[in-house]
Order: sequence, then C-alpha cells, then structure tokens
Amino acid sequence: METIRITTAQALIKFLNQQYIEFDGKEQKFVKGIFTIFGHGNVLGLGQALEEDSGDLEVYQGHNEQGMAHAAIAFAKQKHRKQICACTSSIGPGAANMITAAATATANNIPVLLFPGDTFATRQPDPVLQQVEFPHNLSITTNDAFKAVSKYWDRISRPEQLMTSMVNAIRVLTDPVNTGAVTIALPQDVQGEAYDFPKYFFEKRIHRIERRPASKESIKDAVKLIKQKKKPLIICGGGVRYSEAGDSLKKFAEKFNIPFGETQAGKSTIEWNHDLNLGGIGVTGNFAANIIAKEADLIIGVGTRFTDFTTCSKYLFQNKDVDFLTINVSDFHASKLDATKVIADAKLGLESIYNELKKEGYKSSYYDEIAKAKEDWKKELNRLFNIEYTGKDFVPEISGHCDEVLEEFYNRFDSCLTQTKVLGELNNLLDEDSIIVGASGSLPGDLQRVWCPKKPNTYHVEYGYSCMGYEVSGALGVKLAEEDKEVYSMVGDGSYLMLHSELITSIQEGKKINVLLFDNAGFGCINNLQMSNGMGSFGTEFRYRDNNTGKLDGRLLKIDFAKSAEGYGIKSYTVKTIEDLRNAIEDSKKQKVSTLIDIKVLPKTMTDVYESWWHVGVAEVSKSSKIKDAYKDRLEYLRKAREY
Ligand SMILES: Cc1ncc(C[n+]2csc(CCOP(=O)(O)OP(=O)(O)O)c2C)c(N)n1
Ligand SMILES: O=C1C[C@@H](O)[C@H](O)[C@@H](O)C1=O
Ligand SMILES: [Mg+2]
Repeated sequence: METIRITTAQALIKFLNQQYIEFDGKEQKFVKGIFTIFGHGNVLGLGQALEEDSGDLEVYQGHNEQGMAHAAIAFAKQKHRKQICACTSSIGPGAANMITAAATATANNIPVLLFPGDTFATRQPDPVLQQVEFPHNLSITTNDAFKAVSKYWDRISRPEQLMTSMVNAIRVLTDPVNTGAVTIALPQDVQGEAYDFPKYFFEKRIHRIERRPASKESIKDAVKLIKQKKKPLIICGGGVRYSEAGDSLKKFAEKFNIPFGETQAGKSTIEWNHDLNLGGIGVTGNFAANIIAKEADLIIGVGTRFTDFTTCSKYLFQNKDVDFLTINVSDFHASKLDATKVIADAKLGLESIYNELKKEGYKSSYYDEIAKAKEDWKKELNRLFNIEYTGKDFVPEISGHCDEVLEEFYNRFDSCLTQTKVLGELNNLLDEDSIIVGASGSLPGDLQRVWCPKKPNTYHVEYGYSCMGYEVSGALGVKLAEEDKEVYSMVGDGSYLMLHSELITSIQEGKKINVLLFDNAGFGCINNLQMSNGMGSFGTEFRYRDNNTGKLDGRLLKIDFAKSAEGYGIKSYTVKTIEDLRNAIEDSKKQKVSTLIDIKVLPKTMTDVYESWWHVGVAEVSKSSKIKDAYKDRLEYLRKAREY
C-alpha cells in the first residue's frame, strides 16, 4: 500500500481539496475556502498546513468566529448547499464563539464545516490555557457543547481517526435531509502529529446529490387528495430553492391554478408579481397570502418545515375541512400536521404529481379570489410605501404603545422617515439582480411582506434561527458566492451593534458589501412584542440611565454609525430624508469599497401583522390588567389553533 507521511492537519487540507459535488450532471469543487482565526489551539497545526499548501482553498481571515462562520453559512445557502466553506478556530473562547453559528446552520439545514481546536489528547500540559476543567470527567471540553447543535460531531484523538471521520463529515454535509453543522474537534497536539496515510484516502471523490424520487403509492395518495379539494394553497419553502425546483413549482401552480405563499427561505424562488404568487405567508406574511390560507381546504407544503412563523403557530388555517399534503425529502418534516406525505425531492415530487394530476384534468375552483387578494395587497403596499410622518397627530403602524416617542425621536435625530416608506423606495432604487440579506429584528417581517423580488434568488433571509449578527457577516458570504452582484445587508441598529466584525473582512478582501442600517434607537420589534402583550416599554429602547429614576429611561442614545464606519475605511452616508436616501444609494453604487448607509427611521413605523397570530409566553398571573387581557387573548387564539 502506498502511503504519504504527513500531519493530521496536512492530511485534512489535502482531503478537502479532493472533494467534488455532482448535481444534475454538473460537477464542481465542494469546499471553496476556509475562514481562520488562529490561536495556540490551531495555528501550529492547521495553520501550518494551510501555510505550507492550502491547495485550491481560499484562506480568509475572519474577525469574529461567529461572524466568519455566519459568512460561511450564507455562502452555502446562496450556493443552494452545493458548495461550502470551512472555519477553524482556536480552543476555548474561539471555539465557543462558533457554537451560535453551528446552531444557525443546523436550524436552517445549511452545511458548514467547523474545526475548533481542542485540548491536548495526551493531557500532558493540562489544564492548558483556556481549558475548562471538569473534575468528574476529564474527556469533556468546550467543544462538547457543539454536540447539541451539530448534525455530526467528532473529536480526532489519533491521526488515523481523521479518515473515517472526514468520510462521514462529507456524507452529512452533502445529505439534503440531514445537513447542518459538522463539527470536527482537533486537539492541538494531534493536528501536528504525523501518520502514514494511505494514498487512496486522497483520491478525488465525487459526491452526487441525488434527487429522491417519490413512490408511486404516495403520488396516488397525493392525487386522490388534491382531486377532492377546491381551494388548495401551496407553501413554497426553502427546499424548493435548494432543489432548484422553481420552474416546476411555477408550472404546477399554473396548470392547476393553485396559488402559492412563500416562507422566508422560499421567497424569491419565483418573481413577486407572478399572478399566483401571493407573497410572504404566516406571522410575517401579508394580507393576500394569509386571507387565502385562512379559507384554503388543502395546504400543500413543499420543502417547508412548517415553523410557527409559517403556520401562525398552527392558527392560520381556519377552514374546518383543511387537510395537509407535504412534499419533502425529509420524512421528519413531511410527517408534520398529520399530512399526506410525498417523501421526495421537491422537483421530482412536484413533477410526478403534475404528470398524474394532469391526466385527471384537475383545476382548482378559485374564481377571482386570488386576483382580488393580490389587488387588495397591492393597494395596501402602495399605502405603506407612502406613509409620511405628519407631526403630533400622526398614527404609526404600531400605534398606542408609546406614540410620544416619535416626536422625541424626530427632535433628537432630525429625521422623520418611516421604515415602510424607506423600504418602498429601496424596492425601486436597488438594481433588480441585487441580493438583500437579513435575519433578525423588525426587518425580516417587513421584508417578507413588502420586498418585491424581481429576479430569482435575490432574497436571502436567515429566519430559521433569526440570529442577530448574521446580516453583515451573511452579506460577506453572499458576496463570495455571487461576486458580480451588489449585496445589501438589511440590518437594525441592535443587530449591527451586536456583531459586524466581518465588515472589516469585506474591506480586507476587496469584496464590496453595502450595509443598510435602520437606526430606530432600540430593539424595536421586541418593544412592539412586549407592549402588544400588555407590558410597558422595558429594557428595549436605547436610552441613557437616568440619575433621578435610576432606570434606563433617560435620553435616547444618539449613535453616529456613519462616522464609526468611516473609521474602518467604509464609504458611509447618513440618511434623514428620502432625497438623502436616493443620493446615497446612487453614490454607493459607484463605490468599489464597502458602504454603510445609516438610515434614521422613526420607531413604530414598521409594518403591523395581517390576519395572523404568534403564540408567545404571556404571563398567566400578573397585577397588570393589560397582561391579564393579553393572557385571555392568548387562550382565545389557542382554542382556534391546531394542537400539534
Ligand atoms: C443573537 C440574538 N439575540 C437575541 C435575539 C432576540 N432579538 C430578536 S430581534 C431583537 C432586537 C433587534 O433590534 P434591531 O436589530 O435594532 O431591530 P429592530 O427590531 O429595531 O428593527 C432581539 C434582541 C436574537 N434574535 N438573536
Ligand atoms: O424574538 C424575535 C422576535 C422576532 O420579531 C424577530 O424578528 C426575531 O429576530 C426574534 O428573535
Ligand atoms: Mg432597532
């Protein structure tokens, strides 16, 4: 047997370079690059291997481990899971910083490959710097904390373990049903240990992502069910995008006259103004999708996990005869809501049902309800895009909470822009093929409702984990995936403050991203949530501590985000009027470096809900009558929702 004597880390890099994906007959490298933040836990092992020979892997320098891993996730999501990036951190805090990102990947079914450094396998220097000691079990390290949020986890305690471990790591990363975070913990000493690896471990490997066909029986069941129904509604989930099944879904919808709503992950599969596209559905859905969903007698969920946001905590579907049909590669997700299930790749599943249903001459019984719902929603969009602050008498979209704050904000920030008007303008100002990136706060809700994608795959919102800090890091990952497009991070002030370290990476790499920062001086959506459930404004506005009250109820914090970004070398703008916004966007398009547009938007001027409910944990007992009322409301909605 021919062998090569190299270190564990060198073998790992050599192996990663030999992994390829084949999908629908097209072949490409699977691992584009690796994000690194070096410390003693990885620099002399993996760092040395990368310095000596990284092969075709691009080596990026991350600036926060969570941020760099979020960039890697966004890259894979934008590539529809056909190409990934790896990430390596030091041990202890560097590793722990990646745990949130691992969870983000796993919640969203997006592949990411993580290599946290680990304590010495020999235990000779224990406790090594940054080791947490557990006297009852010396084998536990920080990296065990990844187990709860990884789809595959391993620790390489001997060099030869690398071989079976990596074969299985790639198996999971390329499996559409089980993909997510793969964590391979690498003890510091083992990374540098040499072994005679067999040459066959480094042969080129092509991993075919196979489309799972549906069984004949399940197609029969699906056709039988659809034929009994008059008003079916499709929910287009992320699985449709990852399966690249947009055209099949369109054809299916058109042939049988079935409208469709979009989840956050499914949005922009098909252009927003398609006659049957009702737009965002669920808690953050719009009027058209939710009103049709309420009456639908069949919900056809394609590639969706049916999260609480999609189903309005299982309250949305109010037709007493409603049934569920699911098309999903995952039996787990397909089995939700007692559905009739077609366990299959989205494209094949849709096409198989299409072929059989066509023979039956099926058409839904919608008359003008779809067109009418869409027309009504367009009128509402037009209203939202034209909301102007009118002074003291102004009633914001989220009214009756702390209306007086709007005037205070105006006086302090000299801006009376409403968030919905800004989004309306941006819909027109950004080029059609630009990609927007979002994740948390009030923006995902607004975007799912009012963003109008004109081109496929231009809407990238991570809402499986809704992780603050993803927006800027994610924009970098998307840019690495689609270098010739303008990429816009849509981020709230709270999330931007939490994490934007990879903005520096974008400068360093010369990969231009644009940050559209919506500064409303607070955790706006949580303020809305607490106040619409009976609480006061508590701990969610960004205010100074007042010396008299001892509380955080002083003046609003005024942060010059543009100035701060300028210090990083970002081209930045402050926006207080629509004219400022137009000028800033126009100028930003001419820039080669990353840009930041600090948009001061009035609190409470984001969109409100439409025909939806979200089940949240309102207190059962309180001295406040408002909380008592909110609790009563909760029970009333709950009575109308499915139990599971
Ligand atoms: C890492 C993380 N921590 C906490 C939360 C809970 N959370 C969701 S939105 C939000 C506030 C977001 O504020 P901002 O980014 O300013 O957006 P706004 O709602 O004001 O538009 C918080 C704290 C989260 N989603 N992610
Ligand atoms: O708790 C949350 C509430 C949602 O409105 C928000 O979009 C999300 O980021 C979140 O974490
Ligand atoms: Mg905010």
